[in-house]
Amino acid sequence: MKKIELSVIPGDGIGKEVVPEAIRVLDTVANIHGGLKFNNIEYPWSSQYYVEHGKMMPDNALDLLSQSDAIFLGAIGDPALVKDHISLGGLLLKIRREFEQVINVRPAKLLKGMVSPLSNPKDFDMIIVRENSEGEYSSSGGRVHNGIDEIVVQNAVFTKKGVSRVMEYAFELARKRSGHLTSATKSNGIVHSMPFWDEVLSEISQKYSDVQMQNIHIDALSAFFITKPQTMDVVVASNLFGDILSDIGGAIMGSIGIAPAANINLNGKYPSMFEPVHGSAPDIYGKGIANPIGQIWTAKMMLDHLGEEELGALVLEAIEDTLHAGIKTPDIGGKSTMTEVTDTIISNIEEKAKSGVLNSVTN
Ligand SMILES: NC(=O)C1=CN([C@@H]2O[C@H](COP(=O)(O)OP(=O)(O)OC[C@H]3O[C@@H](n4cnc5c(N)ncnc54)[C@H](O)[C@@H]3O)[C@@H](O)[C@H]2O)C=CC1
Ligand SMILES: CC(=O)C(=O)O
Ligand SMILES: [K+]
Ligand SMILES: [Mn+2]
Repeated sequence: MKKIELSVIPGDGIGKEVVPEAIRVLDTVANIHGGLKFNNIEYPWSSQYYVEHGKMMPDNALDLLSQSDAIFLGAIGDPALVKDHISLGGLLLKIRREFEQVINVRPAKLLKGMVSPLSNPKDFDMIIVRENSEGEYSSSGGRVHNGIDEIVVQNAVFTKKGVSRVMEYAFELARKRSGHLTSATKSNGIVHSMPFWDEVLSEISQKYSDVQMQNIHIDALSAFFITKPQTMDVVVASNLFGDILSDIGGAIMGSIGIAPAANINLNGKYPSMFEPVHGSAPDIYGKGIANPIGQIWTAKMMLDHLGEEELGALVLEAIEDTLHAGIKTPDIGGKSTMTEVTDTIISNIEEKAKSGVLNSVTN
């Protein structure tokens, strides 16, 4: 029996709704497999936890999490209770940094059965590779003086190690896919870090002469995500640019509620963390209409990461069949509830398994 020790942090808002839905899907595929089991430990760390304890997580949180094979997270943020920079900084960003989850992989592709807000979306299929440990998400800086004299400095930190690492990862991925890499720059306006970004890109590209590479300013690239997303394959970007591009990626798929993500630890010292692109969506929390697909597709990425690609493929097929049948939450034009969508995904998985799709894994 392959046992996966899974740390589960539902977090805030709809994280608390969609995480249990994705866990139902994980348990379904584990049952079908027969030789796989998830041992889940759930942690209540959240903005509510902060209100009660004065911190987002207990002092031994990272020790506890480090025991697990993977971390499955919903979303963090409840601005009515805790300021966002405190809540995200004390949990999400802390785990990403301390566990050296230096790459954030965020696919965006047109799923069967989805309607894109683009009138002619073509068949796009891209992966955003976001630098996840430094860049614009930095605690370096400060505030001095008060009132009209107040001065604020927010530094962006780019290291040779960090930038080279994310580019190597992206080039390798591009080589495995179509052999095409797009980089997001802004060296015409950000005069230190982005020319450096361009230089490292050019240096690393020497090793990958088989990969076709283009380097586009983030403003134009954002527009191209709308006008010609089918021309993108692997897109490498700094922390903030990758963050924004991945919400655009979600939007052109039809909703950020379906966009998945994986925070990858490359050196094997700590677990990786799987959480969808979207946040805690306070505007729809408690209504039972959150789209569970972002969290479930994220579970598929986790299955792939754990070496269960066949189960991962099964989950994505079941998602697409569900969409194709019109079982959709309101954010993508449907009338179904979150639970109905998950139930349909699960019955699609079970049906496919019955019809023998999974012979090779159930043996
Ligand atoms: N990784 C994380 O944990 C993230 C946390 N946040 C936090 O989440 C809170 C809300 O942030 P927002 O900027 O509003 O971003 P958001 O992603 O939570 O929501 C943006 C819009 O998308 C909709 N939406 C998001 N996920 C959905 C889903 N699964 N199904 C249907 N609709 C969905 C929401 O209803 C809202 O209209 C804030 O506290 C923010 O800091 C935001 C982004 C990422
Ligand atoms: C914080 C946030 O929006 C993200 O990491 O995607
Ligand atoms: K999230
Ligand atoms: Mn984001």
